[in-house]
Amino acid sequence: MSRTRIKICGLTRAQDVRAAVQNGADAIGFVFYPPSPRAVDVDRAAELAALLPPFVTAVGLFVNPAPAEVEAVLARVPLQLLQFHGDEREADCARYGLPWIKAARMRAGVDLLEFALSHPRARGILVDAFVDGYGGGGKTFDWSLIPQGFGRPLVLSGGLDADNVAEAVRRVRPWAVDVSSGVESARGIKDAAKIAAFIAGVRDADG
Ligand SMILES: O=C(O)c1ccccc1NCC(=O)[C@H](O)[C@H](O)COP(=O)(O)O
Repeated sequence: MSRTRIKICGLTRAQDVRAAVQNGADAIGFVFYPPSPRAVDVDRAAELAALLPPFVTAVGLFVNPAPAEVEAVLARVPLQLLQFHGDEREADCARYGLPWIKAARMRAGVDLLEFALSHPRARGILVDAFVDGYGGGGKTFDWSLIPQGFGRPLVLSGGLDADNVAEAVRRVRPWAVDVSSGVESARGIKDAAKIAAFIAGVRDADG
């Protein structure tokens, strides 16, 4: 059984990037959505992305960005993956020639699954609890609502933490898990011990 990949999202500080990398994170998410307390500007993202060693993926998160906004980020930040949380359409995303993950929408508590368009270049679908805001809500949802045979790598997200991630991995067997709130001491401030415990929980479930 291949190991579950791990994305730590919403990093804003160098020490948090180092903690995530040293504990074995496979991807680091940078939020380019100014209303988020986890948002970084291009300069800070460039500094943080420069800390990433080979084989750790830099992911850029956007919500209905203007094309020029994404292009300005890509000109300075070596992102390998784009993650969109708005209602972007294929044409909006195809322009960048980068694989991207389209965040799917799942309203916790209501069995409404709006799986986003499966663009041929989409490298996966991030299924996330969409309770309030655009993500980073720290809310779980009923994992049994996720359809079987999704046909595309699934990134499980939404309210994960060190206490529930092993169960989530064992039940869903996603390609990857994605966490933000669950490894924080405050929004945008990651906690190295929580990162370590979260990653240990994933490894425990992987066996
Ligand atoms: O995290 C944010 O603040 C955010 C803002 C705007 C768009 C997306 C955002 N996060 C999306 C993520 O990929 C989060 O990691 C995901 O929603 C899980 O968040 P959490 O439930 O806090 O672990």
